[in-house]
Amino acid sequence: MLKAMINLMVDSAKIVISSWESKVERDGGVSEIKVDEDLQNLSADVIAKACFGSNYIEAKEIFTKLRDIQRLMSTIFAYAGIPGFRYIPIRTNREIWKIEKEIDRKIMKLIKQRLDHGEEKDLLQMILEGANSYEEKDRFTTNYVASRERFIIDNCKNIFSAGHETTSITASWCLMLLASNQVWQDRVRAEVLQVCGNDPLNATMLRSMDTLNMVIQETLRLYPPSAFVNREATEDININGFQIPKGMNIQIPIAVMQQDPELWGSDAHKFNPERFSNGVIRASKFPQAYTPFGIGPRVCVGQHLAMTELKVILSLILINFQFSISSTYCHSPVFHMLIESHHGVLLKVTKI
Ligand code: HEM
Repeated sequence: MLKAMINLMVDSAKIVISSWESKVERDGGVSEIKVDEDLQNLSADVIAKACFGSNYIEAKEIFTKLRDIQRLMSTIFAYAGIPGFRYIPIRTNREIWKIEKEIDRKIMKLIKQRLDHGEEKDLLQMILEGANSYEEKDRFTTNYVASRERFIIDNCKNIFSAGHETTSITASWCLMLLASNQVWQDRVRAEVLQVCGNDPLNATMLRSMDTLNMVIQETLRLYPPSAFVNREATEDININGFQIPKGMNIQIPIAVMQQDPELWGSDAHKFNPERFSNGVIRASKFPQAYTPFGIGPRVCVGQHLAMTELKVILSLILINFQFSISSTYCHSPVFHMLIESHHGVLLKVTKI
């Protein structure tokens, strides 16, 4: 399955590479490229294919709708902690509910197609199989058919929303950081060339790209796409005399924690992938200070897929292009549920 995933990632990445190549050629050897949208489409392509196999074109329409929901939710994020707020029929909530119903309908249509046309080797198949054991566990509940359907729909939506923009935004920030740090860009490119030569990418090669790994880890430290991890206290807790009552929602600010000089040293705000050279555990005072994928039993289930995808995309870009920051780039990290670039990442790109 991993081999098939890597191949589909390479195929999707090649579409972006060849469109950038054509653009550079048309522009006479140097182009200004805003990379965000291309990377977002690339990542949508990968997760849609990984999740819905041959039905990925319909699946991509679902992405667009989920993105609309994300945008709407970010406008009311400040009220998210108010109990019951999401049930109040204000305009934004009504729009969200409408889109949610459309998404549910579309996902159900895809599931029906799959059940009618037979198995494929993708995440949807795994979710459907998971739903079978879920059904058995819930056999005695009165509404198990409805809950099984919800289980499938919610899992599809979770994977879509959790696995799509997180990865493309990380790739954008990573290119921005490498464009601003030519020494690291050259170093990672040299590693990729040395590991791959002219051979097609495979899992063993990706595993041996230590410098690229460090660069991605440092990107996720400085620009973790998920700014917070949320938890609800299931019982009264006392942490160093600080009382947290049962039922309280807690937001753990990943982005703040990962740049705290007390935990990371005086260069906490600087791009220095070297800090990860002895692994995550030795990079800061406490290993828990680094949590771009969350922590504990609810840690990101897609982290290995994400790291694989990032390595595939970035290594292919690095061996094909040299890039620097455009003189018109405006640094504008902004919080829209995820930490992304408001004006986009604009690079000056030449073909190698
Ligand atoms: C760079 C990319 C990614 C980042 C930074 C990221 C980050 C996160 C974070 C912070 C959480 C919350 C964890 C917690 O509460 O402790 C999470 C959860 C999750 N992620 Fe990711 N993620 C990424 C990519 C992906 C991908 C590619 C997938 C799917 C294929 C995925 C699927 C999920 C799912 C399903 C959850 C919910 C897990 C649960 O609640 O049990 N993520 N992710």
